[in-house]
Amino acid sequence: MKFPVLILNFKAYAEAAGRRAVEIAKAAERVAKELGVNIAVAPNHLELALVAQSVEIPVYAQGVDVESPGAHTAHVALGNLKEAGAAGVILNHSEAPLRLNELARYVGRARELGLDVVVCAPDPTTSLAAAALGPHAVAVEPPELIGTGRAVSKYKPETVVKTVQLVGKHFPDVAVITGAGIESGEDVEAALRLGTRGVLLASAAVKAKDHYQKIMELAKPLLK
Ligand SMILES: O=C[C@H](O)COP(=O)(O)O
Repeated sequence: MKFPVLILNFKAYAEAAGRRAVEIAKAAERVAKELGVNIAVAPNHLELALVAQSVEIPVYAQGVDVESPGAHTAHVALGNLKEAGAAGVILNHSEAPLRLNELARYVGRARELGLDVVVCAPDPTTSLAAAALGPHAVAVEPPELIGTGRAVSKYKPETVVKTVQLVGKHFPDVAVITGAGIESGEDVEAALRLGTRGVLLASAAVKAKDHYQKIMELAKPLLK
């Protein structure tokens, strides 16, 4: 997994459904190529394979429900992600939380499969516990700021700094990224200044009128 990174999570937003997921991913790819920065996209499961066939930047799954492929109707199996073209997986997002024993197993299996692994956590101590499981990155995201436009890097900088310190001290190989409410290039810049190695964001990019312009603004701070 490469850093610094901007990860764009499409969630289940209507603005990123169907062909629109491909359009946003292509805008992200254009920015990544023009600036030479790392941008990954996380479309909904419904569009993951289509997006993965359409762009060369890394495509991540937003999560999984079960570990092994098999008789799991309406579930997404971790073991099938590579077949669908995923390069990575986001686990334990606050909107798709996992039990600790499941999370531990999924992190291990995803790494065996060669996937990039990002584990989300709501606060510094949970981030430390998540880092102990051995992902490539932990994403600290205070749930109350998600989707609010109130950036974690401005409204809860102490959460970010504490996470960077704790994880950096005990698990220096695990990168800390952050997200929640990040809306502007300035917010991304602030997150990087706090010591993170990237940002996980959704609504600002997905709901933008001009995806290319917005993603360009959000990605430019990665150059500094
Ligand atoms: O996965 C993304 C995070 O939940 C942040 O979402 P947001 O950028 O809409 O606040």
